[in-house]
Amino acid sequence: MDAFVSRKRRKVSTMDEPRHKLSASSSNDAQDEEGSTDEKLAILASIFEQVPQEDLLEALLNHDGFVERTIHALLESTSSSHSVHSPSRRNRATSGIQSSLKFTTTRPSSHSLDDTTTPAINRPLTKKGKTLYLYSPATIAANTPCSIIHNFLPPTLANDLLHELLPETNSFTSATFRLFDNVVKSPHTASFYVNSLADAAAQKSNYLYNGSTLSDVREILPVMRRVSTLVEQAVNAEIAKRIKTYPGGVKLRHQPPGPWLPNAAFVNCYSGAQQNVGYHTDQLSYLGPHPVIGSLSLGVQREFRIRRIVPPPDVEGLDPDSVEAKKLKEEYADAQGQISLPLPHNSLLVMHAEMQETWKHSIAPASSATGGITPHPISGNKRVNITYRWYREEFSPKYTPKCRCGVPCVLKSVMRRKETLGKYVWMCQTPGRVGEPGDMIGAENGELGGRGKQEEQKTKVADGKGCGYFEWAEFDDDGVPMHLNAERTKETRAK
Ligand SMILES: O=C(O)CCC(=O)C(=O)O
Ligand SMILES: [Fe+2]
Repeated sequence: MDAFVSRKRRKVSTMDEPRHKLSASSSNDAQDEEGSTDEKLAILASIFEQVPQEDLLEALLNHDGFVERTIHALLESTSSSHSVHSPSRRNRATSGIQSSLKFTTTRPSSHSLDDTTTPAINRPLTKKGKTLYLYSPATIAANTPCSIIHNFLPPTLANDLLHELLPETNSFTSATFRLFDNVVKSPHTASFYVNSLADAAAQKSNYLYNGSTLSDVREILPVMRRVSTLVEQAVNAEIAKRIKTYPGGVKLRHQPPGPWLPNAAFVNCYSGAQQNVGYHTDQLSYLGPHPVIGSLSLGVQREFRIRRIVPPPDVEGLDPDSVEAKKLKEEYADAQGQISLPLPHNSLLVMHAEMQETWKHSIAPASSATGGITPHPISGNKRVNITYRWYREEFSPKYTPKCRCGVPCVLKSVMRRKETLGKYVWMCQTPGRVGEPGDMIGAENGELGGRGKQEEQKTKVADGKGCGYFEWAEFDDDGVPMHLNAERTKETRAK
């Protein structure tokens, strides 16, 4: 954000009600209520979507950092002849306000996002080369495949959970992801938790991530388990709200008809401002298509960045320096956009059904130019994140098609070719040989899934040759693989 980089910011007052307090549930947390300048700007940006961020900063400073007053002034400027700045800027502000009036500050609670909300991803809000900062739950739900609940847990429970996890994080190791043919280390650490020791043993022997099994699988801890039940209820309620906004309003494609049932969790730790995770999609192999993920943030607030997956333009045969090629590349960057969602302590972000197939996500490094990080009273410079997941029985490796190496395939969605976008493939865990659809790999950082031993960042840890196997993956409306349906039908007939 230019304003953050180029301007020295005055410490702004937090005496009025921060916007997120107005929209929070009754369980407030003193830490979250304080509201940094970044948060206040994010709030303003989510309401006045088309007002340039430097103008929002100016307006905030002109009103001594009081968010409410700034909002009123900006609203007034649209109904009177007084401009915020110049007339041309006022015009821009007006259209932003008009288009976002449905997200005014009167919404009483993040839990009360009504059922008439426009379905997600209604129109691209992102602008050339700019990051769009969204904060309010309603704006996030209306413009991304995510929803967010601020102040999710009772504050003491959130703190207990953080106290439970912090000692664990000391023995976490670097997460790994696939970058084209190689498995590389992410600059953050993580561990994997499942519901029982029996599940942990099964994970360690049967489940492959980027070609290897995990050595560090732990049994879920008592507070994490309690919180899992609350996450389960909240995520199911969020799914129900979201379904109502879709045409038909009954069930999402590839989703089982029953409730979402978390039974595993990756816990991530980001120690200090620089630890991050690059743009990626989460591995679908054991979750199935259109998975839902409940992601709880604790400790230091960090920025969650997302952008759309858009097949790259076909510039073959074009001179890379030609006007046409440059235009195509620019259009590609604009179409991906970049949206940033601040994730404060004790916020639950739900990544909904279409997220992993159509958007990439990341945790950005917090540069000192944008204010770095604010230490948390319990965790210091650490952010701890729990991603609750549902490992569906139908996607357990015993049912997964095997490649010619004899191991269960990985499930990927096609992202890089317009013609096959939206399809899925089962493919060899280790790409790299003739016939492998290398362009299926999801992101700069590929797909995050495996966890390895602590080593230097981005060290290559595996580049074995794969067999190149792949087959199209098909599912019924509930997301059950067709090959499993066929087997089940055979079994039923044999009985
Ligand atoms: O830390 C976060 O919020 C995101 C973590 C993540 O992307 C993952 O575990 O796959
Ligand atoms: Fe992820």
